[in-house]
Amino acid sequence: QPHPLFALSQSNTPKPVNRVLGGDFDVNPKELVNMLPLQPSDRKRAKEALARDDFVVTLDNVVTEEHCDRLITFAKWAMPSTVTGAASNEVDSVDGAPAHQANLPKAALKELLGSEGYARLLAPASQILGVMPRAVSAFVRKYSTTSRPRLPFHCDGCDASISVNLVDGSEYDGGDLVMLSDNALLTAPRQAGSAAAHSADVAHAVTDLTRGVRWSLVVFAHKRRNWRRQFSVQADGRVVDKRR
Ligand SMILES: O=C(O)CCC(=O)C(=O)O
Ligand SMILES: [Fe+2]
Repeated sequence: QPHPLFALSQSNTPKPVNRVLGGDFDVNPKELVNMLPLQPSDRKRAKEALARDDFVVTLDNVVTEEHCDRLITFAKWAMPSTVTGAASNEVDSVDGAPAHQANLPKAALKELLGSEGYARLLAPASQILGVMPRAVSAFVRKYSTTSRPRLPFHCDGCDASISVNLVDGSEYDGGDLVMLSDNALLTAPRQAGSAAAHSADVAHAVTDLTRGVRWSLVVFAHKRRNWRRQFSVQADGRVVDKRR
């Protein structure tokens, strides 16, 4: 069984949104964006991003199969606990449930992919941003029925995000990366090594995974080099790192 916080998050999600996260994509995207549990500022971003036709780029063969396997091997080593998803007790800022992710320093990612592979990975983000990102952070994330089965809809706190599917879609059911843009609910390609890059404003989610394991490489790209110093003070006094 996954961590009880996932059931809590699901019970706090509006029914029509749970239907989409359950894999039923027959929904009016304009109605969906209004039902998502988002902060007002993020809903505004998400609505504007829904109308844009230049905020999502999908590509096949961005990462080789060999590199996909090496990224999964790294993450398995870095993520020994199947309960919390990590040696650490890191929780995800989207739903407060265990993150099930292994952070990968930029230098290690570059080393692993080679400079050509790294440039191929970053290219769609540059296309969306119109400039080369000046700061990048990355992690490998695990989805399974017993670890993290879904990631609810959210906007990211960076400028553009890239998600690479590390496992072929035939090996798992559900677990689709869905994105609200181009006036539609778009789904990312499912081939191993394929990628979807999107503006951080695009509301996106990973739908319930019901069989197998999906690993993804997630890259947050920032226009500003000093993005880490962008903290925000919440209404309740908490200081949050605006990674998302
Ligand atoms: O795992 C994915 O493909 C997407 C993850 C994501 O949206 C995030 O971590 O912010
Ligand atoms: Fe995200």
